[in-house]
Formats: sequence, C-alpha cells, structure tokens
Amino acid sequence: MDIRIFEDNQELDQAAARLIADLAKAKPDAVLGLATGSTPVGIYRSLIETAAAERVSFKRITTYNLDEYVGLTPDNEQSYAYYMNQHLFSKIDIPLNQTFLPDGMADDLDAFCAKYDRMLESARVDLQLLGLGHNGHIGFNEPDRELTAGTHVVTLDEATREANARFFASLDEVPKQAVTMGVGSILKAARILLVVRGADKAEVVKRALSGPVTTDCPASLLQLHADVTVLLDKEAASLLAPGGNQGCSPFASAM
Ligand SMILES: O=P(O)(O)OC[C@H]1O[C@](O)(CO)[C@@H](O)[C@@H]1O
Repeated sequence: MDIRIFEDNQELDQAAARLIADLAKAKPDAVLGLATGSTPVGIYRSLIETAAAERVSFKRITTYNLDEYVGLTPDNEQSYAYYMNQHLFSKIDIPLNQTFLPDGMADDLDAFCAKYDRMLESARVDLQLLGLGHNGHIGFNEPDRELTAGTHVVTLDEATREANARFFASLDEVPKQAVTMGVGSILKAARILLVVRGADKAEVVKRALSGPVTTDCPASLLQLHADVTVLLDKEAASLLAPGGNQGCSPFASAM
C-alpha cells in the first residue's frame, strides 16, 4: 500500500484530483469508480478546477458509483444521484449517459443488482475512489460475518444511519436500505484510491490498514489488493505506527 499523509486538506484534495486527472489524460476512455459522502466533495471541487485549468476532457470517460439509497429518486437532494450531478457531473464535460449509479428505485432490486454487475464485468474499473465509514464500511458494505461479492441490497447499520443523518432533516428520514457494489466488485478495480480524513476515523484507519483482514472491517480487505493508494490527513493517520507494518513512511506528505 502506498500511504500518503497530508498536513493540509486542500493538498490532499489536489493530490486525489491529480491522480484522477492524470488517468483521464493518459487514458481518455478510462472507467472511474466514484464515491459519495463528505470525503470526496473537496476532491471533486479540485478535479473540476484541474480539468478547467488543464483542459482535461471527460467526454469518453465512463463512471460507476458505489452505492445509492433505496427509495430516493434522483431528484431527491439526499440521493447520491443528485449529489453526483451537483458536485461533479454538471461541472465537467462528461455525457450523462456514461454515468451510472445503482438504482435505488428499481421495481426489482435484485434484477437491477445483477444488471449492474454485468455492466461492471464488461467495463473494468481503472480507478476506484473510496471513502471509509466509521465502522470500516466501504461503499455500503457493512461489517458482517460474511460479505457479498457482487452488487446487492444492504440493510444499513444504525451507526451508519446516525452518521449520515447530518445530511437529512431527521434520523427518521435516513433510508434503512441501500444498493451497494460488493467488495468483490470493488477489489476488481485495477487501482484503488482510499481517502480518509478526521480524528474520528483514526481508529478505523488503523484497523483497516494494519489490523487483521476480517469481514468485521470490510476495508481491511483492501490489504489484499495489489495497487492501493491511501491519502490521509494527519488526524486520520494519527494512530498509525510511524514506519510500521502498514507500509507507510511517516508524513510522506504532500507530493
Ligand atoms: O465521507 P463520509 O461522509 O465520512 O462517508 C464515508 C463513507 O460513507 C458512505 O458515504 C456511505 O455511508 C460511503 O460511500 C463513504 O465511503
């Protein structure tokens, strides 16, 4: 794992945006796996700026998002479809028919999941952006005795609903279910970019990067992937042993 630690959150955003922009330049028809939540907001802002400054085109890029709430229409401000349009798609030149998210409104969710997996199979993700939940979830793959490889419907942990309630008017409005790519699909990406910020995630960062590989912490499965880049702010990295077994040079810092 290539772990980079940043003193400055804007530099972290720029570093993540740089990786995505460089991929789009080197491979104009690249397939991106995208994430939502608070973590990528600054990354998308920085990517939009970089794309404008360096004339990076997304016209031939295809994107697949990790997850979506069940029961929220794309025009619902809390849906991840709305989030992606607001924070990225409406501000770059990507054709919307090349952007894909799980459909949490599908009449037959299981059939939709199978279809999403077929799409992911035929378009291998070049770079998968990931955030990290406090309980170690990636996408909406919650800790469990067993994890699911493919796209599936998941019942959200109460802790996840509570963490995400800040985006809704009340906890009651947070959907109880979501559709998420499975860990198998996530691990199939050629390269993974995990981004984590904040002291409140220091413990789970330590578990994910240097703890045992276990379904109790789905992000720990990333240790099995050959090409993972991790961008952390110094608070999120605060419990990692300097130069320890997570393969990290302390404060590799801003590139
Ligand atoms: O960036 P945040 O808002 O802390 O969310 C972290 C994780 O939670 C999710 O948004 C799902 O709850 C993930 O997609 C994300 O990786």
